[in-house]
Amino acid sequence: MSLKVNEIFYSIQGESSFIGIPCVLVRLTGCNLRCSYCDTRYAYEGGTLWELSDLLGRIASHRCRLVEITGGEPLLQAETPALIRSLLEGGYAVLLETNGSLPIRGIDRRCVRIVDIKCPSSGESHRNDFSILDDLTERDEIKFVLGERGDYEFARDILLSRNLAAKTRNPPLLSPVTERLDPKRLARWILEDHLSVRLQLQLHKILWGKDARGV
Ligand SMILES: C[S@@+](CC[C@H](N)C(=O)[O-])C[C@H]1O[C@@H](n2cnc3c(N)ncnc32)[C@H](O)[C@@H]1O
Ligand SMILES: Nc1nc2[nH]cc(C(=O)O)c2c(=O)[nH]1
Ligand code: SF4
Ligand SMILES: [Mg+2]
Repeated sequence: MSLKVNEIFYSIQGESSFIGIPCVLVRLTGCNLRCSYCDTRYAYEGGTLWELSDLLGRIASHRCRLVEITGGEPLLQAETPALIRSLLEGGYAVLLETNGSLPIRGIDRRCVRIVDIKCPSSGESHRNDFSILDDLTERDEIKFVLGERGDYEFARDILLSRNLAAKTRNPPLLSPVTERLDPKRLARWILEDHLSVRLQLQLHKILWGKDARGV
């Protein structure tokens, strides 16, 4: 019963509808995708094995009731559902960031599951498993990370054809690839098309710079 962890840190949540709120981030090692823009390639390998009870102790030491499990791809590890359940039972609010290629059915529905639907310029959009969208609850979040206009049109067409804005309480997130797509261009496209979405920039990079680690 152990988890391979790349890093654990306490910071301002930089993404999702929880943006701006202090949060403990647990970054698990390993990923089944290789997105062209990935900013956490250092999490593909390495890391340290943690027993679940030790990991819970380390998380508690940060004195923060909001925890995000990210990666890499957290759903690759067999113990991830148990970690999430233990945190929920300990009274934490729990967020999970996942890449849209793996089933979320085994993850406790009290957890906010943030599902990233990969767009063409990631090079991994063929890995999207759209059947996951049927397992979302209204507290979950849907996200697209956009590198260019073609990605925007891909996301817009999926959002509209599948009526994704109606699936979750929070509007779907559209986030530009940092330093690849100018956020102003994305803002204009969203307004032109009157999309019911949330434009989301990576707040931690605005605060601490795009290459800072452990923030
Ligand atoms: C590092 S991933 C980890 C979770 C999971 N593997 C996934 O892709 O959702 C966390 C989030 O960061 C986003 N991301 C990664 N690199 C980015 C970049 N350069 N600019 C903007 N978002 C990025 C991903 O698309 C994902 O939504
Ligand atoms: N502050 C901060 N917030 C984040 N939200 C999601 C992150 C991620 O890398 O998954 C992240 C991150 O790396 N840092
Ligand atoms: S799925 Fe997430 S961690 Fe994996 S390569 Fe893509 S952005 Fe990086
Ligand atoms: Mg990140």
